[in-house]
Amino acid sequence: MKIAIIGTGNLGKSIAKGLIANNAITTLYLTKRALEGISEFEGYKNVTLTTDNNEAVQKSDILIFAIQPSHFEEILISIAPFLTENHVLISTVTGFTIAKIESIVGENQFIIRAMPNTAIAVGKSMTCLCSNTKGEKRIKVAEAIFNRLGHSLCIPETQMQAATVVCASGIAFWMRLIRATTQAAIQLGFDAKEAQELAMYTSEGAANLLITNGNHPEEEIDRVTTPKGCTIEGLNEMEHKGLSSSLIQGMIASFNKISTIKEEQI
Ligand SMILES: NC(=O)C1=CN([C@@H]2O[C@H](COP(=O)(O)OP(=O)(O)OC[C@H]3O[C@@H](n4cnc5c(N)ncnc54)[C@H](O)[C@@H]3O)[C@@H](O)[C@H]2O)C=CC1
Ligand SMILES: O=C(O)[C@@H]1CCC=N1
Repeated sequence: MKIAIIGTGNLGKSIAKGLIANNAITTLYLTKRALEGISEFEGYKNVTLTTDNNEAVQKSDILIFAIQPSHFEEILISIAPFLTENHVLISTVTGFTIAKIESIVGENQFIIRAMPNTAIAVGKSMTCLCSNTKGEKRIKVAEAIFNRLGHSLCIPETQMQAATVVCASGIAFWMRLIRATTQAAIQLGFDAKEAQELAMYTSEGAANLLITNGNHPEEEIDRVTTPKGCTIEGLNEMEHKGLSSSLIQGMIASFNKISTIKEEQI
């Protein structure tokens, strides 16, 4: 696959690392206004770094846009003359609707919105996908890319804002939970490195139990909570202090914030 990442910042770099590590490219163009920030990709076979978005578009079939919402319109306008009807446009841009993209480049383009997360760098992204009518014919291509780099789910565009919170912002939320667990482990006597090791692998095990067994989390909790034991004591104390409630309220706040981001159309 000939892929270009237009805007190689935090997310774009993560996607590039995942694509390179998984041998998912024939050629890869990485664009950025100042190339110093992506010098780590210099020297990779078939990877080209450039400030020229038009060159990247002309040399690629699949265009992954990973720029800030406020830059997207001007970039689409500037690359539009170089688009052919065979290009597949994949936008990761938060809150920028398919209708808005079509209003700039036209309806006769394969347009897909993808909401991955930074775990794409290690092949573990949860990525949600949707497309315009023409893009339905290429959604399998997007699924193939993102399934190599984790797990994907096709959803209606109306759920993209929620998917942004759960999957993309979700990485930050889970990191904070892992950090809090690490802090507790240090207070309970582990050194910092061991504490993080315990927290990381325990959270990985918890997620894998659900992924592998398909159970509801409460079924797994029931297996751990010995009656009158230490787990239920701790769990109930966390809930008295608002663990579930604060997570839910934080995610709703995050969702509401997206509506205020420039270019948000949904
Ligand atoms: N960071 C994340 O975890 C996620 C971000 N997103 C979305 O992806 C987009 C990018 O997010 P980040 O990577 O965090 O932002 P970022 O600010 O780190 O990256 C954007 C990059 O675009 C480059 N850029 C700006 N104008 C350009 C131009 N004319 N030509 C080429 N490159 C240009 C900037 O130099 C920068 O490196 C945003 O719309 C964000 O909402 C979506 C999912 C996850
Ligand atoms: O925080 C943000 O606005 C972007 C979108 C999801 C992840 N990062």
